[in-house]
Amino acid sequence: MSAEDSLQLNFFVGDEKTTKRKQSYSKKRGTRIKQRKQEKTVSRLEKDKSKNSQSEKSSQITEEEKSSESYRKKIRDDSPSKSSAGVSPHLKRKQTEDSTEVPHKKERHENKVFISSLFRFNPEIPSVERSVVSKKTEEMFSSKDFKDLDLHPFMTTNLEERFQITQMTTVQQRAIPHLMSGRDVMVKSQTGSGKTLTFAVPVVQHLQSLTPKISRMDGVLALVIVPTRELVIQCFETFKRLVNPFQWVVPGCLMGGEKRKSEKARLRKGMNILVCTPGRLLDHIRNTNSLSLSKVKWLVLDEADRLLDLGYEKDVGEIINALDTESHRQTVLLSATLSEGVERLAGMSLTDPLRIDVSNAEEENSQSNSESSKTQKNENFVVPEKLRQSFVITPCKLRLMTLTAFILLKMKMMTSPGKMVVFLSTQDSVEFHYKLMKHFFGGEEVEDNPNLAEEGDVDFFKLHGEMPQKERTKVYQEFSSAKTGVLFCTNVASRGLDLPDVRWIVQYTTPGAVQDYVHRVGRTARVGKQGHALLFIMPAEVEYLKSLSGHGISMEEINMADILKTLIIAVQDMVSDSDRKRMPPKMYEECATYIQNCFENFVVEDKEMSEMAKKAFQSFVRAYATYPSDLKTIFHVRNLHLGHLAKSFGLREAPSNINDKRGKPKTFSKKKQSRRDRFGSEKSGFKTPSFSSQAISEFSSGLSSGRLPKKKH
Ligand SMILES: Nc1ncnc2c1ncn2[C@@H]1O[C@H](COP(=O)(O)OP(=O)(O)OP(=O)(O)O)[C@@H](O)[C@H]1O
Repeated sequence: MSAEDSLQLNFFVGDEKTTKRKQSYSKKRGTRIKQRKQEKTVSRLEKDKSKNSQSEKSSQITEEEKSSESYRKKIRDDSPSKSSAGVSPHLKRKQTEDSTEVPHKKERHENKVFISSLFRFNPEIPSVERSVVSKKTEEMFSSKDFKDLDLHPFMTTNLEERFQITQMTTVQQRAIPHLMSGRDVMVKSQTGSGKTLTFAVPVVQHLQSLTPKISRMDGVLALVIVPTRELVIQCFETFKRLVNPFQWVVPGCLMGGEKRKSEKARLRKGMNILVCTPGRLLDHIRNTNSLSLSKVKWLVLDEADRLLDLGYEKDVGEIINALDTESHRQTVLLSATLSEGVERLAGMSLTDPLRIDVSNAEEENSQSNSESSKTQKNENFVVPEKLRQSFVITPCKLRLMTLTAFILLKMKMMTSPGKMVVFLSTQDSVEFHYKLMKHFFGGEEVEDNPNLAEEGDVDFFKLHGEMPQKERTKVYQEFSSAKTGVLFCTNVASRGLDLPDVRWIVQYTTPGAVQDYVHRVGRTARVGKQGHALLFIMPAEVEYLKSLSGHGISMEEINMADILKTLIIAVQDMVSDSDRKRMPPKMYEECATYIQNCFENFVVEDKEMSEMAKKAFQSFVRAYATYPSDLKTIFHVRNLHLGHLAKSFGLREAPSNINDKRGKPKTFSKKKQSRRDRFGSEKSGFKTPSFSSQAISEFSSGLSSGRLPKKKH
């Protein structure tokens, strides 16, 4: 844990560093009053500290903090919910059967609508025992340098100068010599271990060495197929840098969302290394005469299992059939997770392949009968050694507040905040959370001049498959080069993306397949760097943790209350003057309620936001219904409390009202309403699309308009 991370919770107790930070935080807004209020809040909290009980749960934020006196003080200070002792008198008066009950909002704030308490009627947070996990590990770096390979000297100099790379990673050391000797290889190696250079270096080494020298008019000699457009860009960029000393080798790319006409023109000019998504390539194979694949000497299928997940198996088969079977061709399949389907793909496209699994010391021929050559159901996956994984159990109603608190904790209350990627289940959900967070914490937009952005504001980004390609590329590039910020995204960013210096991966919705979990968390802790991951789960979903630990994934629990306490500081920025004059919220339950109200007011008052929230809610439910059948017992729509879920989208109406076109709330008997809350209404429009249609639209190609049919890229 960095020193900076350990700052986070000390923030509440008023040590010297904390006080300074709080002061500057407030100054940024130019609100001296707020600062005084904060100081008051802290001192009030300090007065109460000895009376409160200590939080029982461990918190991963926190090993260091737990050992520090200030942390222990904080836990005591900020845990009024555990006991009525220490609760300030005005709250004590209000407490009834539920010690976490907060005063009626009408008394404290100026809300016109009654809003049920965030902290009442939530399912209990189950205690989760830490299971013993047998972890698989992989050594990241080898003892060999690129210089030890028989590469062109310009290649090694280029790697040193442009990539700042001399030493090979283990996967590179094990696979590159075989690839240079002409073998077909299947490679399995952890995320962020340098698989791109594992195939790119031998491809460029080979093409630059051909005599007579190749020219762009020789056409496509190496074909690299990847599942998403961002990966096309990333891989193409790597090739561009790699061929720099060998200008006669020309890389190019094709991907959905780009203009076909300009792609055709580029194909006519000729390119030797072609990086593409399968759908768009197939489109050109069918419709572009100038594209010839008859000379292809290298076929690379990166993220091979993903290519199959997306239903591309038939497309990839068609592409392989379009290649000339007579000429010798080398094929490489790579992924951090190789599924059973990949074996089929291997059978289709590889000749006498070598299987390299970096977690196994031995290389194997694919025909080997050994157990490790078969994909096992309970296979242990390897995650980066320096990745610290954690989970937080959050009742549905409190999800939005916990996410908000976590973002603010990591982005506003750190001296150097770093970058965070938040995975959500649907595009609508990305749109909603992006707009909401930007509105409250993103500050004013200052066109083309980020330097004018107010200090303390958070930079938010969004990425999903329905965005226009231009915007997708812009966001990908901006977030890549940003020093700090939060990217809200769907699974479209889960595979292969090498976004520098991402410190936190937050999975706000569980990914389903464990493979997806592994790829998502793999966007951090790359090439031996430190990284953190946080998984949100609801109380009814805790069984999922067993499923993860069954695959060798070990996690620590972060206490939700510890995260929510961030709001005590954050709320200072949000309270209106009138609320400040009365009594500012000062315990985390109050603060969460206050901020939730602010969000709900915004959703109610802003028509566009209101629509977005409804769409996000509906799409969440639809996506929830598409978990694979083996996880249905854990993630079943009927386990969702739709009323609580609505709150997590800032909606006050019961979900049964959401699709009421007349906009008038429908009223139902209590019993009926509760049933509708749990099961939804048949008329509510929560139709369950198939898993594949969800996934495909996420990775849409942009070739067709509107919602995309199957398999286009
Ligand atoms: N030998 C090396 N030494 C240091 N950095 C390296 C080395 N090889 C590659 N890298 C860098 O490591 C980062 C991750 O590489 P890459 O994206 O190829 O990983 P990957 O194994 O394909 O990950 P994923 O499975 O997530 O797609 C890149 O920034 C790359 O430049």
